[in-house]
Amino acid sequence: MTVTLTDEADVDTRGRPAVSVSNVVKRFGHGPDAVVALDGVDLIVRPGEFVCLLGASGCGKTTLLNLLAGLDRPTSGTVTVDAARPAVMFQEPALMPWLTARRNVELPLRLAGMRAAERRRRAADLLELVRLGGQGDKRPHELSGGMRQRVALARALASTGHAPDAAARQVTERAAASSTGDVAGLPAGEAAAGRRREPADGRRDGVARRRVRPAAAASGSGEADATTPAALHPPRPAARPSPDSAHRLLLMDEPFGALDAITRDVLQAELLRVWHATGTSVLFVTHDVREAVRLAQRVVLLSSRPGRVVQQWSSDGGTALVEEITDRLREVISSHAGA
Ligand SMILES: Nc1ncnc2c1ncn2[C@@H]1O[C@H](COP(=O)(O)OP(=O)(O)OP(=O)(O)O)[C@@H](O)[C@H]1O
Repeated sequence: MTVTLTDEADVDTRGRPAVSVSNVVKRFGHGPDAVVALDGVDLIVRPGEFVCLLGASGCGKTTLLNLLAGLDRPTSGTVTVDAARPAVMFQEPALMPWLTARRNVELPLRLAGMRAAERRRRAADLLELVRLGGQGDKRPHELSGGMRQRVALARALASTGHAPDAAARQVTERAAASSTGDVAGLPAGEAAAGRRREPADGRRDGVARRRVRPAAAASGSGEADATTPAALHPPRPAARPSPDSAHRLLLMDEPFGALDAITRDVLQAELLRVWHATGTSVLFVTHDVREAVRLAQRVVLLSSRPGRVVQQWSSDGGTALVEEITDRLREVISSHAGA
């Protein structure tokens, strides 16, 4: 079943969004040479939700991710992130070559001031979670490209403050023991039921809610024609989070783009398993429609530059949806080419 999300009245208001982007405009430079990368973007990611942001090259996907990561500021509009420390993962794993895999994962924990014994334990758990339990003492050059991205994923989870809890470990262990289903690790009964996690309704102590204000006064140029994020009726099973995972956010910018097709396929499955085990909110940027449909609960399509949300779909992972979105993407690209 494919559900196209277009109606503001459907917005699920339960729980505070993990990400809220409202009428965001991002312009680089000034005057006639200015590049308008984003023009009136509205987007919501709910706690524990997996959203893929899809669009043609240059439509502003990375720009939007940078705003969410706090690496840049919008020209106008509002960006609100309900996470203590959003973690960002890029196409390149960007590991420290002189550190072992374990020490790379420990790095954000060390920077956060965690004691040595505790960070060693957490790093070991996280490496186990990404199935690199026996590889912690290897340096990046001793690992394959896919393994390096797994280390980068473990490090990203560490920097969100994630520590696999008992429930997450159980799911991971079940995943290791079972190879059935599209989403390994979810008990078959739960996967079949497509059970949906209720959004968190409370705020965890110490969790910052970052609201990014524009660098300059609002220009008023952002047209409010974006499709407003709407209700999610996922036919796909939702994540099984630990109690405070609602405040963890992973921002992923084409993390598997540089990998070969087979490794990419394996890592997509691994990412779904880890998402199910941790319940972390994920915003994943890609230009690959198949990847978006496979991974996401919701696929959000941006127009060609300047980027704005043109359509959203609840994803069932099916090929019919791949075709529907590909057709729409073609339309979007050709309408831009003719503009
Ligand atoms: N710092 C900058 N200064 C000037 N222009 C920029 C800057 N960063 C991005 N842009 C421009 O903004 C537009 C959007 O860029 P962005 O990298 O966000 O696109 P993208 O959708 O991520 O592209 P791709 O899929 O190819 O990575 C592009 O036209 C780009 O040239």
